Amino acid sequence: MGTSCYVAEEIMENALHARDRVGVQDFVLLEDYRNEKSFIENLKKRFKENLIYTYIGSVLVSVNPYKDLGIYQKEYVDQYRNVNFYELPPHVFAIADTAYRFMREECRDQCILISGESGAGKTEASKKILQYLAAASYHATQVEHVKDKLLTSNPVLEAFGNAKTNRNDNSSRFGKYMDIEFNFMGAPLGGHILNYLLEKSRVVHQNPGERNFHIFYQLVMGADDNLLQKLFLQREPELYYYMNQGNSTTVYGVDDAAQFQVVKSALSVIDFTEEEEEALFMITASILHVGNIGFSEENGQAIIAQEKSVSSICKLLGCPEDVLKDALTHRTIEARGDTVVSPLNRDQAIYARDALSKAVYERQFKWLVQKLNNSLENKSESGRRTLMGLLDIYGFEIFQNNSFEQFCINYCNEKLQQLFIELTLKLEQEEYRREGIEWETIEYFNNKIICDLIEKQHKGVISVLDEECLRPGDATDVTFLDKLETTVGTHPHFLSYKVADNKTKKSLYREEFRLKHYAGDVTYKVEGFLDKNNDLLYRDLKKAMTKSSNLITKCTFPDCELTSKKRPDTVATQFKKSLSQLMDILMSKEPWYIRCIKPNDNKLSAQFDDTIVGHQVKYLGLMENLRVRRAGFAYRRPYEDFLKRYKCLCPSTWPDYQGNAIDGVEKLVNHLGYKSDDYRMGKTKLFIRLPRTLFETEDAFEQKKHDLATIIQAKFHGYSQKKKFLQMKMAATLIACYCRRYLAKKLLEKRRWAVKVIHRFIKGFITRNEPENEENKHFVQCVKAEYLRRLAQNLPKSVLDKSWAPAPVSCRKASELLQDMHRKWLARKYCKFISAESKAQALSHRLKVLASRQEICLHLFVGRLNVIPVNLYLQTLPHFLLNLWNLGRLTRTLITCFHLLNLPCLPIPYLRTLFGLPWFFRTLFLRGQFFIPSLHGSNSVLDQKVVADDLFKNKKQSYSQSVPKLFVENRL
Ligand SMILES: Nc1ncnc2c1ncn2[C@@H]1O[C@H](COP(=O)(O)OP(=O)(O)OP(=O)(O)O)[C@@H](O)[C@H]1O
Repeated sequence: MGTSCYVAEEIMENALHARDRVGVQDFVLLEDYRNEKSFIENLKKRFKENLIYTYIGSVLVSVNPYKDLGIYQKEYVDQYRNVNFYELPPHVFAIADTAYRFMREECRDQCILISGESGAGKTEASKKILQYLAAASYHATQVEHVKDKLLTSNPVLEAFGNAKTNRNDNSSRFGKYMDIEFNFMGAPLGGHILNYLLEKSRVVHQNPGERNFHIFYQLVMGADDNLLQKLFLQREPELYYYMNQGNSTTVYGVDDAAQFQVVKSALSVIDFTEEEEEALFMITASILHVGNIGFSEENGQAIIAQEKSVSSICKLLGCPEDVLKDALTHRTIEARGDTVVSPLNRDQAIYARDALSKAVYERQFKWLVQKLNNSLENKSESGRRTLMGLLDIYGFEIFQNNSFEQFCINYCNEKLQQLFIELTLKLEQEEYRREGIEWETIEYFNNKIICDLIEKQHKGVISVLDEECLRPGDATDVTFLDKLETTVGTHPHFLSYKVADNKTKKSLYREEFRLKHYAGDVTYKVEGFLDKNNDLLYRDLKKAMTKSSNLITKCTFPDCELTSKKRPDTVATQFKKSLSQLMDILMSKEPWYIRCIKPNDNKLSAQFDDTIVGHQVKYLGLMENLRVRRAGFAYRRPYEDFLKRYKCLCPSTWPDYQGNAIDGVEKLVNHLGYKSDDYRMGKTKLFIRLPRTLFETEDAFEQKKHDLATIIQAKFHGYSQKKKFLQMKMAATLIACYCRRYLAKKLLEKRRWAVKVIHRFIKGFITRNEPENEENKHFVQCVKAEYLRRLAQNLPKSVLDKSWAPAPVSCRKASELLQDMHRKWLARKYCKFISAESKAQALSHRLKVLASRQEICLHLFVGRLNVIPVNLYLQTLPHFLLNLWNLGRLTRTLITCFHLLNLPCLPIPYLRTLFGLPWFFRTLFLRGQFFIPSLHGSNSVLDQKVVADDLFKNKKQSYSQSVPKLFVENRL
């Protein structure tokens, strides 16, 4: 077992290396795994060969290729479906497939966390995962619609939430977490999207080379003339202030007009009505018009320069023009019950205008996400559901000028790093300790200290910022910085001009502070922090919006907002709360990581910048991740679970192991041939070092499943056949039962009939001597037939034999007649054999005595009428005539005999002989004698035949053949 296992291991190892065409496809196999350079070198080698994916255990590292590699088509989906993680080269589909299968098989919620800096390929990766899940998950007509919605939600969200930045032409300007809901069969049922911190400042301001959100350009370029006219827009993006600040209204390779059509059709898929669609475009257009409201200033008071724009806005949003105009140039302040209306100067009016645009756009975006969620909501199925989460959130940002937005984004990344540490590093090490597993502690930087610096109650940056925003008096960005220095100035991860040492001071301005993030130092300009955090929209503008008749604005600016006395949370606090909720969501799921890396800052496909990549490797914590992987165990399972799942792989644990689960697992791993270094037995769990070991076990389990399925199938087949057989047997028994019953019935009938026959026979026997009646008729007939049969067998053989079978009473008369007849026949027969000479002598002698012995002559005549020589006729005529009369009497006797015996008719040969006579004799005879008894009186045809045959079997010859022959001979 050991040797073969070792050989198999070798083969597997070789296969793995063979698959690593370039470098290693899993950093765990990297020789010099502590060296960052060799890590980057491996990435670079693979990138140059278009191998953009590499694993660190189960973490996928992806390098943006900036070109289409043709590795996401259907063939790839099919190739990666249901294939173990390490079987094929690393791919985003492999992560998606593994997470999907874990979710289905273990019924545990999963989440895929995609991180990386802007332009690293997070959104693309999340789209590929969605594409994979849609293609590989359960197919049925009812879920195709859900899949369509999930996929089409993307272009809509991208249109309203993405923009061209200097680092990414399609940069997501919001964080997105999407939950996809699956049923127990793995069919998607719906989804839910959570959005985080939309970069709304982009609505009113874009850096050179950048653009506003895509939807503005798509609408202006893609809407048909009618729609444009309705929206009071012109097909020239440069005409609109909110679109032209970056001097980059078009993006190379992007067709905004075509994209607009995609968005329009996507809106219809996600259940947008025409009115909603129109309302959405009206708001978008109105924001462009708001941007074009210019202000002049007179006596410190702002005056609207572009009245036309205001009227367009009012027509589009359906709000009163005067109310909006007033709101744009005045501010109502309520203090201690008094209401004071003060005019705004130009700057304040511009601020109010931009605040209005940002608020309207942000609320519209939130409404859009809500609408998407309504459309994606699973309304059909309840029951067991599992979730697959997809987090595509902004990566770490370090710019030249970093402001409030970068502060929030980097805070979010600190939180995600915390989660990573919690889930992979800290929990892991704590678990080893708990389980008593020998473990080399890995040193890693726990960024909790930075998270605390930012979010700690009363002592964190956000608390200080909120305090400054909410406190009465003249709070400014500078006072905020002062307060910050006072509160967190001594924190090791905080620096500002005031608290920094002389050397560091040189790299800082007075209005800046620096945070030492886990990914690197970032210097933030405090300018705008308070305003952005306050996110103030003057009450007058809110009021104007509540009067809007646009169905979306009406929803997003409810009247209750005006009456509510509660001050809304600041932006930072809202963000902090939503991040904390997000962490809870992610902590409750099994995480999978995709770490995206941008190879260069120029969006070029063939450029791999070691420094840029090195920086990302560092801040993504990949080296620490690798070290933990190498030192730790890839997989752990409570003994009970492991045994339950794989017990079928070992004869001693299958079908049930009676002892301790730990002993069972020990037997199991020994049977599977695990090497001592491959696993560790903890107190409650089994730890497996390399994923490969687990995958081999899983492969064996899959194989066994087939075997078990075959056994189950055979058993089931046997069971169903047995059931069928029993059914057939039952049917056969039933049929046999019916048959037996039928036969028994038949037998009974037969017996009844037999009883009847016997009864009749006995009755017949008792009354046999009585005249024939209904009761004895049958018996007598039988007796007659029997008598005739007996008689036929015992007839006297010679004239000298005087014996005669004794006849029963019913046949007595017939018997006498027959005996007489038979005696005569014997005599005639005897005469037949007398020679001609003897005959002649006897004849002459006889003729002499003929007259006196008339009786004998008659007998002779009866048998031999036709043998008397012709010359004697004349001499004996008188006697002859007399004898002829006697023949008639004989015939009559015979007929009477037949009649008594119930025989059908005269024997034919006899008749034939009779009819051979000259006509006058015949006539004479027939006149007096002709009588044939009816057939109906006979016993049966058979009886008649037997009787006839027996009686006349010897006569046939004599009557039909011998007699004419003799007659002729004698005549001659
Ligand atoms: N796997 C890939 N294959 C081909 N091109 C890719 C891939 N991933 C990313 N790209 C290219 O890189 C661009 C930027 O990718 P993406 O928008 O996904 O980055 P991001 O990390 O989401 O950025 P941001 O945080 O700004 O949204 C894409 O528009 C695409 O052109």
